[in-house]
Amino acid sequence: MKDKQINTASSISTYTLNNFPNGVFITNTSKEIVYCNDYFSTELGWEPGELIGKSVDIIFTLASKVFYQTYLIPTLLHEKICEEMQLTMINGKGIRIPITVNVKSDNAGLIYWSFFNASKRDKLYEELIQARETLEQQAEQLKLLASTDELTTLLNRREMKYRSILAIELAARSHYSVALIQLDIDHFKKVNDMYGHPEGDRVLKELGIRLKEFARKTDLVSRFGGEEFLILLPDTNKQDAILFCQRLHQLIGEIKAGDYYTKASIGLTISRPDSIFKTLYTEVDNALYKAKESGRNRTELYNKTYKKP
Ligand SMILES: Nc1nc2c(ncn2[C@@H]2O[C@H](COP(=O)(O)OP(=O)(O)OP(=O)(O)O)[C@@H](O)[C@H]2O)c(=O)[nH]1
Repeated sequence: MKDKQINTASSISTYTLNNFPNGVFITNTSKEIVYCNDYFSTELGWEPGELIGKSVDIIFTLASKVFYQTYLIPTLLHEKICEEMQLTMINGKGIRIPITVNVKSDNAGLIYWSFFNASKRDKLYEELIQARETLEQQAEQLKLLASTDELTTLLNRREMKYRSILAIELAARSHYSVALIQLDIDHFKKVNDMYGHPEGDRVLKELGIRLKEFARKTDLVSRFGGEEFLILLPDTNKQDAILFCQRLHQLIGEIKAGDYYTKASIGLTISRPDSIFKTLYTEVDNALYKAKESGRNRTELYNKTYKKP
């Protein structure tokens, strides 16, 4: 590139500018390129001198041209400088290249551009975004594993306890009651003994799937221990909870274990304004004990006389 091509910016040492590892060019008030350094021919595939006298439009994509008119020019008029703009340039072979640009204008209306090829940085960003998405997915999976029971995919004991405490607190503040239900499959040991452990597992799994389908999204459904399931129904009164338990018996009665249909005993309690999880769990456990003691395959609503020995 010869000094004479610079016209109005003849004081610039072209030798120095041609050795910079980034692009430098100058445009005038008519948007014409009046100077560009060798970076355009060595790195961007333009013929030497090819761009001189051409509109800057030929080296930018449509979006970058719009940006030029609507943001860059007004900013330069106002502030004389514009930094770290992300534009897309088109090289001599028509390939789009992301660039980061700093631009400055002088009083004569010349605009001085310097930019670097940001392809590598964009690739790095993409890799970082990908890595972040993978980490987020893994964190999500870990969270799920930590809060669910592996066999049934219902909430596990720890998560159920945590969410129940919150749900009971919320109910007390909102002046409504929750129903706590403890369900225990009857004579489940016999299922394992007669048909094997895998059949026992299958029954637990099927019950988990059916409970999930049966419950509302706002209900908390968990496998609280071996063949014991704990369910919390928010905003539920005694009548509705009893109805729910009747339907539970029907649902359990449809699940086959070996040659027999499954049955379960259910303990039920309804919260009061001062209820806490620990008390409700003890109540429901006592009610379940009563249900087992009274012949199984039934629901018992907690009452104060029930005490597990
Ligand atoms: N297959 C299978 N069995 C389990 C699992 N967890 C607990 N059990 C079995 O569940 C059975 C529970 O037996 P018990 O506590 O005697 O109760 P039950 O036979 O259901 O009798 P009642 O509750 O009194 O009606 C035991 O045989 C446990 O081995 C599990 O994850 N898979």
